[in-house]
Amino acid sequence: MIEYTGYIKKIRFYSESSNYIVALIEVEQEDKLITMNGYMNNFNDYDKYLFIGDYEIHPKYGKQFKLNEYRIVLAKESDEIVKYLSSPLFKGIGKKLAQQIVDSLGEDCLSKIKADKHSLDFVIGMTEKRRDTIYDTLTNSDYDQEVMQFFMGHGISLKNLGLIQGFYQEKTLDVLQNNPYQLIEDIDGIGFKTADDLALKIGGSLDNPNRIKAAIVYCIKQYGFNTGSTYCLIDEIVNMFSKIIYNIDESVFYDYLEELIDEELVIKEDERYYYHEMYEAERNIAKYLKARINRPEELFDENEVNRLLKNYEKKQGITYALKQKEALNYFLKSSVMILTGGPGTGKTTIVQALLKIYSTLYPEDRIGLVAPTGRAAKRLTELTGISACTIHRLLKWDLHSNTFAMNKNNPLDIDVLIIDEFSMVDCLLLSKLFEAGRKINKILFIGDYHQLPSVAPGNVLQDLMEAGVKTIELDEIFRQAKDSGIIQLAHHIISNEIEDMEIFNQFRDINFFSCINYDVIKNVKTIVKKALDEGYDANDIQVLVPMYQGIAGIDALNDALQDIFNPKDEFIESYKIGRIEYRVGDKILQLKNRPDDDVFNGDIGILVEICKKDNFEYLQDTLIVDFDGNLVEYTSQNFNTITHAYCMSIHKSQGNEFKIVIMAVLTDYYIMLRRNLLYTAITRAKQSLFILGNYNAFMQGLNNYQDSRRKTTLKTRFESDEELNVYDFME
Ligand SMILES: Nc1ncnc2c1ncn2[C@@H]1O[C@H](COP(=O)(O)OP(=O)(O)OP(=O)(O)O)[C@@H](O)[C@H]1O
Repeated sequence: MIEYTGYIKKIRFYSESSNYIVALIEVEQEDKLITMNGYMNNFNDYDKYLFIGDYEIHPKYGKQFKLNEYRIVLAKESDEIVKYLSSPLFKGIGKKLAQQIVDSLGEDCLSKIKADKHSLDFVIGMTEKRRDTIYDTLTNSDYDQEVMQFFMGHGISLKNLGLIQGFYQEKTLDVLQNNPYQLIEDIDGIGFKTADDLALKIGGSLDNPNRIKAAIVYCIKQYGFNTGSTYCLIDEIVNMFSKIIYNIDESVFYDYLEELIDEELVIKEDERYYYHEMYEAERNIAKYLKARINRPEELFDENEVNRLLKNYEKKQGITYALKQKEALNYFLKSSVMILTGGPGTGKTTIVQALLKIYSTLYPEDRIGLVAPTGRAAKRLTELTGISACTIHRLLKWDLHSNTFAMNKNNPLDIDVLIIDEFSMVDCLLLSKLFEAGRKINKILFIGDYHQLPSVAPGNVLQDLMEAGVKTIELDEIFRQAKDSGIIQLAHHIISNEIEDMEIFNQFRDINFFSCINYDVIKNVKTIVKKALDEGYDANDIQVLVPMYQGIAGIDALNDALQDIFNPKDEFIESYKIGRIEYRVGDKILQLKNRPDDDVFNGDIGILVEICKKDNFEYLQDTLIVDFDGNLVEYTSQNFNTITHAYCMSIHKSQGNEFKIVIMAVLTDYYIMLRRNLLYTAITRAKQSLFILGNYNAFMQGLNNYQDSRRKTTLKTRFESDEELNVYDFME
């Protein structure tokens, strides 16, 4: 092994996602620059490094120094130290102060500071803040080094290092050494396979109890996420388990499952197995709502309400339908209700009136308005004139710790809660909302149960309706809405009235083009070009398909559409992440919730800037995306949370609306085609709908709704006589 000490001079290549670097280094031991390749994390050109490695002959590039291990070494020479301390690594420290430090403390100043930060106290120009910055930067970098050594020493890829250290901080090594399987629980994006690889590399054994137990829990949870069910049966666990753990005796599996049940991490009820959180979530929801449903009705001044209603009717220039009035009355007198109905049945219209009337009657009451996605919350704000937010935001969710600051001990200070797009809300999130909601007196759920259920487990809206939560279903399509073929089509789907293709000829705003999968891209491009010519833009036009792969999948369509919406141009900056080339001006889809930055799964933005690492303002390559005025930065740590949005999955489009929707329905997507999926896609369109593909596939999808029920037990919880601990849930 050869050891060199020196600096990184020039970076020839660097992959943010894998931390692979090819660089020229300047070292004390040689008088020429050396080409080095290997893996480095968080490097910079101010730190002095010890590079350990050997020469190898690269088949294409010739002789290169292959880095095996590296660590930061403290600069020893006075001018090196000044350069280092005044580098951007130490924010707010200039050359002058750096020189003062060396002059006062000598050339071993860095070790002195690390041993005692107060050694800086007597340096001229030092403040408490600067002192702490210097000390923290020096000691954090020590710990970073140690963690990196640990990764490299065990041959673990540095790929997930940022993610892991970001979460555990100074506890990283503790967790890695004691129970790496904890990563699955704590870090979004690390599954059993990654944690297991890591555990085995650091010497974990194949029959380690933590390993087997983590695998069982993982199977139960994963089954829930794959199917949307809140529990699973034993065969389903065994089936998944046998695919990830081999050579384990069946009796061992059952012993550990039993242990997990004893520890109450897994709950067994009759033949059903639940991950404990899911079990508790269902129970919480039922308990919370039961405590409210059984409350006596509230009295209100009916004459005053009628007077206000008449005024409001006048203002809106309409007469409310009987069911709309019923919804208003029920909302005023009861604690919990569901308002449902297909598109154009006047849900928004009556909610607008209901909010106005309620706040006139009870001006003191605080109303919380929420929706599951950022876009849906924004639309709700626009429609009601009252500021709405996402549920995650209301609960002050913290991404890193995956905890909610608003909770049982720190409840929400609101009296009335209104949740829109409720079909998208899953079991766990609703339970968290209720945990923080003991001061809430009145809840209104608004949603269309014909739409897709939540991505995460649960079938909450339908379950609550079936459990007997008072539901008002609006079913009259109003005149304005009747002009829309899209709304009519949606209602024909609800009432099972589509028998043949004829329906598509009746409406001007719906077009069905029969074509095979190979022609989808060509046809989509033709429609998009025409819409652009007519003055629509990328925000107005949305292509929706259910699958990522294939010749008419999301990936292929996004590539083709990027060339139309934002073609390659030597003057437009671009940046490659994996197989995707991003260009300034691209339409971007957010794939994960990031509450700190107020951007949520399903939000759509525009890529406005690509900033290459300059070691000064940008310590890493950074993409900046504009979400309706909210500028959000992305670096290699979260590049995987965005993708192109020209085409997106129907699931991701939930809660969004677009002027023009182009959807493909092909036999290729056979397993995905279900009525609620097609219905959700169709109802995203506000002005024009284009369906491309195969008519039989479309019809098959519409008829596919019987078997799609998720396995849940929320409804059963309402039937149980479990004693209510009312104080848990009410003030
Ligand atoms: N009582 C009524 N009389 C006449 N028109 C009405 C009445 N209620 C609602 N409308 C009109 O019907 C149309 C659809 O109403 P609204 O937007 O409230 O429906 P929605 O159920 O919220 O639809 P979506 O689910 O698509 O948002 C609107 O143009 C609205 O003005």
